[in-house]
Amino acid sequence: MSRLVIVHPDAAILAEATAARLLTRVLDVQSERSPVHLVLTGGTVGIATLAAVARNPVRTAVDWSQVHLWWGDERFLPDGDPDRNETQARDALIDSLGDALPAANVHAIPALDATVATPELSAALYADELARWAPPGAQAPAFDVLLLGMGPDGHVASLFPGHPALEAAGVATVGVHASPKPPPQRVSLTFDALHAAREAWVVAAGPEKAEAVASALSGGPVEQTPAAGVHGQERTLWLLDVAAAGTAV
Ligand SMILES: O=C(O)[C@H](O)[C@@H](O)[C@H](O)[C@H](O)COP(=O)(O)O
Repeated sequence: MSRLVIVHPDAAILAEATAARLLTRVLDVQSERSPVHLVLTGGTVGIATLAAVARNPVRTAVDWSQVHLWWGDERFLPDGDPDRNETQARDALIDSLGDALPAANVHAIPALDATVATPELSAALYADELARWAPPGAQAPAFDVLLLGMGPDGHVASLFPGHPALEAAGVATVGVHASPKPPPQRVSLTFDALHAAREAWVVAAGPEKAEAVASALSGGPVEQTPAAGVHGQERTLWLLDVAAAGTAV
């Protein structure tokens, strides 16, 4: 398992470069196997990356009928809420792909509604969907690319420092309460599921991320900097802008 740290001049170029890298990686994977499983992330850079994919002409070279989209976490809100990561991903990219991307290939984390009233039930339903696409004996597909944003506190997905969700084991998903980043109720992949990824890409921009980046890259304790626990089976990429890289790189 290798690790690469790549620094770009600013957040805008980071998003464009990550989009280009993602499209190229999907094309490479599609030359070898199908389907391709991608995990999307919320957050500023995560969504900007999806918007950059939507603008990139290379997107038309991808066979989207063989691409499955998942989420690393979700804000536990009603369907269509503008704060849901799914809503923002649909606005940024998915809707622009139209029929090229079958609706069945978009595996959204279940939204809050009359029948899914708790993050735990949503997490259980999402775990069932992950399992349906998992290889024998696994809880989730071997994600080809797992995109993760990172908060200033080093959280990834909705795995926050000191939170019980960090300890979830033997399960692929977990309900999250009292999230320090609003909204308070979320659903997240666990580290077990994150570690199923062939490639894990952490994307971070801005000076407020520099301390957490330095802690994660130096192998800081995961309970204090959850991003330190991110490892792809084959490769881990840290895709940063100069401000987030700080003096760590
Ligand atoms: O639901 C979420 O909020 C995200 O999944 C979260 O993990 C996000 O990626 C980080 O908080 C970074 O967000 P920014 O890039 O906006 O700082």
